Amino acid sequence: MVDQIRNFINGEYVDGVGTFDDINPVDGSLAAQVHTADKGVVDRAVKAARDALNGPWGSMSTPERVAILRRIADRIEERFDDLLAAEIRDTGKPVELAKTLDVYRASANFRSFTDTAASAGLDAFITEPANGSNALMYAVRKPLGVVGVIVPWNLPLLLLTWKVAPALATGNTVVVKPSEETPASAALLGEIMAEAGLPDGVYNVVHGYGDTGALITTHPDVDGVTFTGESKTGSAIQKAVSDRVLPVSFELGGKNAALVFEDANIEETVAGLTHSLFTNSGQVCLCTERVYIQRPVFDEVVAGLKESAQKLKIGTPYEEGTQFGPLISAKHREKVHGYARLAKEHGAETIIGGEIPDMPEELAGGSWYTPTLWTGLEHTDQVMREEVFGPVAGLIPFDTEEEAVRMANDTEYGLASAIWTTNLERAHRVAPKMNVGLSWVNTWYLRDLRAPFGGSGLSGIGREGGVHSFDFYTEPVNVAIKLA
Ligand SMILES: NC(=O)C1=CN([C@@H]2O[C@H](COP(=O)(O)OP(=O)(O)OC[C@H]3O[C@@H](n4cnc5c(N)ncnc54)[C@H](O)[C@@H]3O)[C@@H](O)[C@H]2O)C=CC1
Ligand SMILES: O=C(O)/C=C/C=C(\O)C(=O)O
Repeated sequence: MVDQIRNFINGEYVDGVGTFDDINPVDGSLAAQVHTADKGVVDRAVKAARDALNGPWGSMSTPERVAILRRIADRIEERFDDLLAAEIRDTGKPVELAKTLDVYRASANFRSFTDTAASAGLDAFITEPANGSNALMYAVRKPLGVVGVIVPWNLPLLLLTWKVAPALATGNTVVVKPSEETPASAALLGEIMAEAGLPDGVYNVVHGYGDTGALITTHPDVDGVTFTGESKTGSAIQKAVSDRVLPVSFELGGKNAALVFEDANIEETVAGLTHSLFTNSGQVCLCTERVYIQRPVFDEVVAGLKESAQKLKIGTPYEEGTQFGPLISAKHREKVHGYARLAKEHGAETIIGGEIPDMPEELAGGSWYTPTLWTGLEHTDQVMREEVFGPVAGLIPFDTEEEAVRMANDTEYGLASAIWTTNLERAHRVAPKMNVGLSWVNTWYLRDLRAPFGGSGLSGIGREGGVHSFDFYTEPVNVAIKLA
């Protein structure tokens, strides 16, 4: 009997209209059948969210809400292994990665935003106009309302909780649509929310493809949309909400650059780059896909990267020492491989990879791909400009700091960059020049959940993290009281 993954509405699992297949990317086997939400199901989810907002959840005090959210974090930790299994079956990622990144972050997200909500103050002013009167002004934050949460497949539980935790911490209710590729952890979270005592209707999940997502973004009773995924989808969502002028928060794609200066510690740089190029098989919006290397150390860095990429252990999630899993789907592998074909046509030299690896027969149906590095591409080449979202990167030499900064910033995206140098002055000079939301120096993906996270241009709208998330999930009401 194949597992059934149902929609979660008003505290209950609910059938959809027909099902679609959830495929395990490790071997192409059927992981589960997923119940599709049509308009009727989405309407029920939005109504449940609205009723919960108008009901007990909406009238709860912050300490009461905080207590429930802390129990959710506890319960996520108690059900860690179940969430881990769900996440791995949907994504095929290595167990160590899923443990230390995905599932770890689910409870960490709840803890961090709960702490922020518990300690948040108010913006307040004593206003003293020239006529000698004075007034007290303070801004209270009201929840946005029913929030549509639409998330992708690369870090399913991490990205979902990164949005749901601050939404709930600020008193909203949510209708979540996980990716059609990775519905399991979002569905299981419904059970966990109920076990933690979250009132029915606060957390709702509907399953389906983009058309189900569009039913949320065009729903007349949704008050805002938060989305992580491809830039083109962000653009479609922006159009969908434009008539109602809904607030949106978007974390979109990237074509992230790394700059390696001749004074970098090469061993540490190669290790750091290996991490930034190949984590989650390159399927993180923050992953590096363009590496600019100062000419005197170009050959050494390329050789170092080739060696470390060769050493990455490709394997199944639970196999001892696996560092590199499959891509999410055969369709996505076709997209990534298409860029490898294009790179070759455009004259690239393939340093390593660019191919579908030979895997044992039982894994031949999986979406495996090799870590891939190219040299010889022009900085302006299509492959160096478009987000591939796979374990691939182009390596390009540069001569001067100005040239490196210019090339790194010559992109429509603006998400993340990493500078590798031992020159502190240079680090301070170059880091703020990067046109990105996240500018790392001698590291990559170093996170503090209170810090602003997000990008500009095609990489997104707004910042999330700590109180920055609260700016999206709340509407301030400025109260002005004349005192004298
Ligand atoms: N963070 C990022 O930068 C990500 C980028 N990608 C890139 O996007 C490509 C496509 O992957 P997808 O999973 O299809 O990403 P996507 O952006 O199409 O999908 C993300 C989520 O949005 C939903 N969605 C799609 N169209 C929608 C619409 N019109 N209205 C509302 N919701 C909609 C999807 O069902 C999914 O839940 C990948 O090949 C990859 O290159 C994928 C995932 C994350
Ligand atoms: O919040 C994080 O740590 C990671 C975010 C990653 C994405 O937004 C992405 O890969 O899409």
